[in-house]
Amino acid sequence: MQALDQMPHGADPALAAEIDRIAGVAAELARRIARGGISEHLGSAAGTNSDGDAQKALDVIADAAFMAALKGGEARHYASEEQDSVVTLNPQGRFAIAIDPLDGSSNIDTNVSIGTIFGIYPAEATPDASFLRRGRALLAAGYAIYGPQCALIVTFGDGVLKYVLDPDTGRFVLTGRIAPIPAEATEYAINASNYRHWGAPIRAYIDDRVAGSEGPTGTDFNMRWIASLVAETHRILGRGGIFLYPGDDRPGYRNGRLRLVYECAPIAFLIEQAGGRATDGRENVLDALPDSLHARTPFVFGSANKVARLAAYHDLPSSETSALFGKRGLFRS
Ligand SMILES: O=P(O)(O)OC[C@H]1O[C@](O)(COP(=O)(O)O)[C@@H](O)[C@@H]1O
Ligand SMILES: [Mg+2]
Ligand SMILES: [Mg+2]
Repeated sequence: MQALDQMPHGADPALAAEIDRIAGVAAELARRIARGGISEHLGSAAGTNSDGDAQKALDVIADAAFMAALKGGEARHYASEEQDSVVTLNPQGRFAIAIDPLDGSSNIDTNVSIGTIFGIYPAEATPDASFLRRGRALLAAGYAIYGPQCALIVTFGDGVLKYVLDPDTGRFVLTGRIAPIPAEATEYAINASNYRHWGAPIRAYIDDRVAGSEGPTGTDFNMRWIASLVAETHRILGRGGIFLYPGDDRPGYRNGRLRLVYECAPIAFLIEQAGGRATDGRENVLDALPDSLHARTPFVFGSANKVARLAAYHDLPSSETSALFGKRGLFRS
């Protein structure tokens, strides 16, 4: 049975069929997640992936389910967060699929939104040629969000489509196109517990938002941190604002936490298609060349004007970015 009630108009039918396979798995995962704890414990520990991340049962289940479903189609290469290296599925297939099978794993057992992120490239002869390339080469990208509602958000490079899962039929219903990301927004998302590890431009940017109407922006802001990239993306697509996961000075976090190939490039493609901007703080993420499958990148995305403003903080002289800190120093005894 087709998982999408309507195939996207004008899209390459073979590409749309791959999205339909992904949608079929997403619908089944949504069903299993809704029943979590009844007959299986999806949040229990299940080992460690190649990057040293602790895996949950659902990470492993989701990875196996996507790999099995994509095997029967046009996927030649499969690059997953949960696999050390690229897996060849159909040697004759036309596509290379990068996937974060389960994003936001730390939220599985807290009943907070989690998701799946995917990007589809034309398959090249080798795995490296297929995936170690700029995100600009993506043919399609999207995510499924498993939340109070399960939705599938997808782009084929001509705007962004939204499907909603009808739990009664197990099919995704096309509900329309996503409107351009609003420019006016006062929400920012960052894991503020890492403040002391950030560089001066990020600290200064956040200091100015925390200062709110008493600071240089003259505006009060609100902070969000869901710790699920898909959920933050979903909110920003609807309401605007900015998300930041910068590099920091913790061991292993020089380029932040998020992975370029199967997390940031697909989200960046969606965000640009919705009129927003996605950078590493300064440069567009879709122009970044990954040097390895699991490479990380600092990641900033959201309303185009907000992301541009953050970039400007990197060009301020250090006397400016440390100004507020200096002032605070006066109050220290
Ligand atoms: O726990 P932190 O450092 O705030 O990181 C949260 C980030 O890590 C992630 O959970 C990483 O994704 P995975 O769960 O796929 O490893 C993102 O969804 C989220 O934005
Ligand atoms: Mg992830
Ligand atoms: Mg993951």
